[in-house]
Amino acid sequence: MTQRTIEFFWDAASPYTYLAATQIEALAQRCGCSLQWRPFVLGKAFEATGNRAPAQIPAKGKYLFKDLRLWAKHYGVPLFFPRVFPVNSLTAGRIGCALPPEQVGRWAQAVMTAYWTRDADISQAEVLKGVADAAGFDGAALLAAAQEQPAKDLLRANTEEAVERGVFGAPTFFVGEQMFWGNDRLVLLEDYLNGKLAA
Ligand SMILES: N[C@@H](CCC(=O)N[C@@H](CS)C(=O)NCC(=O)O)C(=O)O
Repeated sequence: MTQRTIEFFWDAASPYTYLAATQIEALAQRCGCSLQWRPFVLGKAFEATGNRAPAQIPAKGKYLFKDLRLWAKHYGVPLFFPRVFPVNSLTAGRIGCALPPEQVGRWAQAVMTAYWTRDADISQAEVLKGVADAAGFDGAALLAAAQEQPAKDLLRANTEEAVERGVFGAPTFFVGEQMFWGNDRLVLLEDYLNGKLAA
């Protein structure tokens, strides 16, 4: 039987994506799936679908802070709400697009951990360079590659593909054409992969 793949559309600016990123590797391993980390631009998906960030709705925004803290406690992972929020995560995404597929997850984890636990302003090139260097990449080379057309084109293509497939928010996962939106849907994703949701 061919191994199934979880496609993980991520944008480092999304706190629920950070939470999901702390869990997804273990989930994929438990289910015997491969994992494909696919950077995309959440803001563009919002624009394309007429959706908007939940924090823009005051009551939802207030609840969201509490919800995120509860999830972090539930998972036993750190979460620090960054001073710069929302943040421009375009270069972080382009770096993800400049890397070979098998290294994208390491970058995604590094950049989200820096932003969501250490208050690193990931809109800044020198901050990204430091995060990349600390994660064992060549930060200067990655920043240069992120400015090249192939990385820009891939991020745009990923975003367009995501929107075409129905993505309106983050984190979003696909197993084939089956889509799951939200960190809180990881349980459904796992049940689905374990064949528990068959009609
Ligand atoms: N309940 C979801 C919330 C996820 C969420 O609010 N994600 C934001 C980005 S951080 C989003 O895509 N919002 C779109 C929406 O609320 O429609 C979860 O647990 O992950």
